[in-house]
Amino acid sequence: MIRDIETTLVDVPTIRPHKLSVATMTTQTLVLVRVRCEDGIEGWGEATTIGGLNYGEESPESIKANIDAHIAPLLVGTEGAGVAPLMKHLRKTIQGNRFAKCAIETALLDMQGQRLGVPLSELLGGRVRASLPVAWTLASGDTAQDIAEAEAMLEKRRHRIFKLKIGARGLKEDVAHVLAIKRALGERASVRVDVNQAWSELEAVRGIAALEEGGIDLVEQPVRAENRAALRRLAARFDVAIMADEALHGPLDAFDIARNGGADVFAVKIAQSGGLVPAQQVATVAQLAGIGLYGGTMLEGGVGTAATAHLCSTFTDLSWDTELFGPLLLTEELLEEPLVYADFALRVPDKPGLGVRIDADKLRRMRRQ
Ligand SMILES: O=C(O)C[C@H]1C=CC(=O)O1
Ligand SMILES: [Mn+2]
Repeated sequence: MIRDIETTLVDVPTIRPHKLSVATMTTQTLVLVRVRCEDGIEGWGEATTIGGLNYGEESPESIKANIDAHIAPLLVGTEGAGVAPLMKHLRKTIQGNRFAKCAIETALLDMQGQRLGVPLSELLGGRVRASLPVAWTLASGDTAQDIAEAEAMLEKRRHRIFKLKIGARGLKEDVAHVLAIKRALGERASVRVDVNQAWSELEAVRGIAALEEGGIDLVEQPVRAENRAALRRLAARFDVAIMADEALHGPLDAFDIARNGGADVFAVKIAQSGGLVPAQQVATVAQLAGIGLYGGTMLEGGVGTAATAHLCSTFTDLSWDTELFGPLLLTEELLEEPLVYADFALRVPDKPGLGVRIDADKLRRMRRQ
């Protein structure tokens, strides 16, 4: 039986301003969720978004408020601790709130893994890989600084896949910025862009043509999420991989986009999908449709990143790798032991459940008052 569910907001400064077309981030707010059961086991989940309400329709404050007022009372005191029946009840009773549901499902799976003595990946069918290559996002807004940052990452053997955030500036300026970085890095790195929905279809046609010509490997969500027809036309028109991100809010979107040949690659995000299990369904749809997979992030800290790592470790084909660098963008570590990044990859934790633990003292010191 679930004894209590506690939510905590933590504001963590980023190592540098992180500039996207929808927001410039100088802090990231983590919503940490602790679920405790009567058998003494506790599980952790996490939800993050980007720039308050700039990225999606849930904010850290709304996630906390909705868990506290509506989700926790629904689950606390419920007999039986099976993850599936609890999530079925939650999904049936509460509309929307995918990020909040994801945090809860993560915590329930963390507890179940601990109870059974297996890593969370094994509850999702089992891992086929023990580490995941990780992209880094260059988003300082300055070309020379981005190149220096990329060189440092290559030197440290931390990343050799770089995603550039574009769309805030004019098309020509953005293309020049991206191609300058690609020229500097050459074949030593894969360079990709994320437009975060900023372009019209016509801008996308011009922009993608120039990026493809310049050796860019992938273009993420160039047009509005709602404009699936435009995304489909772009995927059909260009050889360069077109990835759906904001257009994917779970398995039904995945099914619709897959059916219409609407993208070459899916960014699989546990929060956007409404949890780990629906995110796995997104991945299954992609694999059935011959769509490539990429492990996406909402710039989570250690808990959400570990959760996504467990999920991605189960994908038979993960041809576009992952961007699970969230904890590396933050100035503070809330885990007792940080996740391990080495040789351009993140090691998937192998202890029971999530395999990570929150430092309770640190959380107490850092929580928003
Ligand atoms: O993909 C997004 O749109 C969100 C996120 C992922 C990496 C990053 O820098 O921002
Ligand atoms: Mn994206």
